[in-house]
Amino acid sequence: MKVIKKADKKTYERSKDLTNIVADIIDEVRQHGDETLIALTKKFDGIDIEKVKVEGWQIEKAYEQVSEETILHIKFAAKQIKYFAEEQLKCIQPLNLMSEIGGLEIGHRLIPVEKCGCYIPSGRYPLPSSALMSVIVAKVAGVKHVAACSPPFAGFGMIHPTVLVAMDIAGADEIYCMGGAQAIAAYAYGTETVTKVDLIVGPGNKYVTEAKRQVLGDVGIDSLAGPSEVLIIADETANPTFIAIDLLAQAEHDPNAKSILVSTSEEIIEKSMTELERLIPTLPTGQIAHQAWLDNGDIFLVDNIEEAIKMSNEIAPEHLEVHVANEREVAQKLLNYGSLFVGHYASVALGDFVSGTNHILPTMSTARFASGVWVGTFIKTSFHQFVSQEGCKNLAVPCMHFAEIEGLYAHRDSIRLRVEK
Ligand SMILES: NC(=O)c1ccc[n+]([C@@H]2O[C@H](COP(=O)([O-])OP(=O)(O)OC[C@H]3O[C@@H](n4cnc5c(N)ncnc54)[C@H](O)[C@@H]3O)[C@@H](O)[C@H]2O)c1
Ligand SMILES: [Zn+2]
Repeated sequence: MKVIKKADKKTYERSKDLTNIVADIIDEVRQHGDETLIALTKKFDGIDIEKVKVEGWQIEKAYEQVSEETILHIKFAAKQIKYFAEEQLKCIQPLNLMSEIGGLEIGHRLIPVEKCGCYIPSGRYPLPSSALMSVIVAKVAGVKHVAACSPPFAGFGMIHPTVLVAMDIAGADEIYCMGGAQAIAAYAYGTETVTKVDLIVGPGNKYVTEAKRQVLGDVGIDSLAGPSEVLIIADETANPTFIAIDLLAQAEHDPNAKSILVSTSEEIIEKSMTELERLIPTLPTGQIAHQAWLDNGDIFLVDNIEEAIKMSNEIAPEHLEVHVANEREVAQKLLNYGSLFVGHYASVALGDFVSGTNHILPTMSTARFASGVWVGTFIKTSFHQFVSQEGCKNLAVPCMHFAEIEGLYAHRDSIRLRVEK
């Protein structure tokens, strides 16, 4: 393997300052509730809002500000995401077994969390797709109370109308105009108007992510999202233009976004870089994409496709694209990724918006053990046992033995008193 380009800086680091700033914000929200939410919206977003909760008339007004074409395409994406979530829901089943031991019935139920809060980041552009990805899936999972929030967007004094419409189409039960660490604190502990939730889902900037880390335990979270990443595996059959634009598509998300190219072909690498240079000036986001590529981009020339697979499995990228001849065979051997895009035409953008798979995905190598947001994120697998007198008797001897080994005598006697005549 030969390193052609390697980023030297880390894309995500937690500082003590960040920890302290966020801890203070959380304390403020716990003490002063809505008052803090309104004050911090003024401080960080520069916008005066009267109320945190978004009302029906504000949603109606948002529909008037969004084109019919946009609404049509939001509905298209919503339908795909819902379809995929419904089919995934069918894959997870409750279980109830008559055990081989007489009088013992064991199993699990699938129980959705009761209340969840979705965070939709503000971003440089509105992110209606992010509203669909969390809210729709929560609803399909059976969550009764699904809240959505996002900070106000400059120029509107309110959540961006496109995002508000997407939240409504997705089926949000309550919508709040709030963002940053204070929004996470409000979801975790509740305020006068914000309902306390059981689970918080959705990506955000470093303040949002650090707040999710600090409230974890008092409330559930999906994951701690770092900057977005793509890894592209390419052999000599790959199209350099497709590679270049996909590297830039990832890089344009964020100055910290990371694009990685792993190829078996020196020629493809060279041609892709020529294409990348050519394409940058054609993009309105060219400058940020270029900077992110310069700062965080990596290129590795590998000896063979097996080495590329091994590398990819070690890196465990959020998005993984496969631009090779025997794409299915290679795909089969890839084990660590958030979402996999197989074939020369499978651009990550399709999964970002419309294919139906989720775009809230594990980053920073956490795809080794974590999954993206799906119906299962919102559903608990809760165990049960039904035990008759006979069942208790049949389990008594080994159970009491364990209790004695572990020195738990009330445990032993909770069985003994039931089975002794
Ligand atoms: N992984 C994904 O699926 C995905 C998708 C879209 C966006 N994102 C991420 O979402 C993020 C969007 O970032 P954003 O900042 O535009 O929106 P954001 O909604 O995450 O954060 C905005 C809020 O941050 C708070 N904030 C800003 N400056 C602050 C400061 N100095 N101190 C305390 N709080 C402060 C404010 O409350 C502000 O409203 C990016 O990091 C992007 O990578 C991820
Ligand atoms: Zn993207």
